[in-house]
Amino acid sequence: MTRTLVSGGTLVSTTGATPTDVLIEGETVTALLAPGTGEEFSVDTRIDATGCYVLPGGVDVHTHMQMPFGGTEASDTFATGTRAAAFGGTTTIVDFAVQRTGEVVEESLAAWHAKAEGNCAIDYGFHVILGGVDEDSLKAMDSLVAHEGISSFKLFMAYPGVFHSDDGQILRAMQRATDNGATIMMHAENGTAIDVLVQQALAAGNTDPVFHGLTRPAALEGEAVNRAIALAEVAGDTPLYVVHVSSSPALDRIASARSEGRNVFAETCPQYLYLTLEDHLGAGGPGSFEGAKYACSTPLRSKHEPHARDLWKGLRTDDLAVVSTDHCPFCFNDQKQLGRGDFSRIPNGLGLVEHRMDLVHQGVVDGNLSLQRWVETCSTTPARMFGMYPRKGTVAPGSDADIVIYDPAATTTISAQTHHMNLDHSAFEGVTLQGRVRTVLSRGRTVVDRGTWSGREGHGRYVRRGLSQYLR
Ligand SMILES: NC(=O)NCCC(=O)O
Ligand SMILES: [Zn+2]
Ligand SMILES: [Zn+2]
Repeated sequence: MTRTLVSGGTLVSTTGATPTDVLIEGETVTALLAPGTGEEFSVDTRIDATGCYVLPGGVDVHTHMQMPFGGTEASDTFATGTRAAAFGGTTTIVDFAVQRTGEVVEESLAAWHAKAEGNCAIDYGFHVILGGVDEDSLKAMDSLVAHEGISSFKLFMAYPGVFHSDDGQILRAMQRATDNGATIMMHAENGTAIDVLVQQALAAGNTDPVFHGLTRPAALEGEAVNRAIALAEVAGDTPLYVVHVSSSPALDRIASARSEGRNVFAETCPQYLYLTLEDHLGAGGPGSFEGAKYACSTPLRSKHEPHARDLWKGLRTDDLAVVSTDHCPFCFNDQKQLGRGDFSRIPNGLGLVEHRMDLVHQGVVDGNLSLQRWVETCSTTPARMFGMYPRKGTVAPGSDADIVIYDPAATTTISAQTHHMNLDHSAFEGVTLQGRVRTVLSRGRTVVDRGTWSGREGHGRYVRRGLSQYLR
């Protein structure tokens, strides 16, 4: 079994930052050692982490590799997307297997396994999107939890006619989850009301990308979050995890439920912390299509309201427990063009799987978040929330040796010319961030070192997940 020693670095965890050497045997961390004491061990490889942070590999629990959506398919495959993730310091993703109405859940899951197996550069798990809640899919939930390592199911209050579930369906799925222990992930936007606003905007000739955001007001995110929380309460305090929270009204309702001790959890994504409706979705002004690059749902919010400030605060207080990316990339030169002349046809999604660790680290540099919270929101809590801890989300004896060596003194400049995602543009083009991923280990194997790839397609293994380890 090969032995690797990571020495000279500062181990960052949820509890602090301490100079520590890390001993790895094979795929597993076997010891944390006082600085310098690791030199006594005979090892095959020594990695000098002097001046760097050593942290558990990032865990991104919201990605959509090659997902069919909006008349096309997300442009990253499991091969390209997981490689890009690794370049950015993420060593585990949890993607979504999609059951569409009428499909057999187990068959949908098998189809997603077939897409991923043998192609991933890092470890991966699946949630299941339930596009059709009926007797069969409800039964399938039980067997997926018990036998397939799937412990979370995503439902949509948005996208009528595509993924939308009505309140009765949501309640039934939540009741089932209360019984089998699963977490319900919720895309919380009032889709039927949004559809009315969309039709009205188009009828008035308002077709630019900015209307994607203007027809999805924050109040309709807040309303849907409120309804989801009420339904989860009625269903018996089902663990509820609200995805891609983008606005203050949504966060307020989450915070209020949490203050009552409810099993309500939430994530936000980097785009909502940095990008805005006016400057990005509205880029180029009237008549411009540039903003299509930034069309995602929930949408970017107005810079004239304190959404981003509130989201950072939510991350500090744990009302937002996780930062994920909702990585769902579509190329501008062809895929996003589907919505030219009709914003409602722009494929929804941004490609960010490569930049989450750096973008949240910038929040540490800017004083918005502590170093420990960076690791907690990007690695430890997502691993716990979705039943992968302590195998993932920590550097400790017995855990998988998924490790990032991060240089806080270096910088990263984001560009489509240099990123590794299969995407012809970047939402953060030209932005320079403080901090840089130097070396990434996935289960003990160095996959990235100083920008050079040494990983392998198929190295990534399926992670069978347990129930949430983050309940209140
Ligand atoms: N979020 C988004 O715009 N695209 C991906 C699908 C989803 O998460 O709703
Ligand atoms: Zn969603
Ligand atoms: Zn998503």
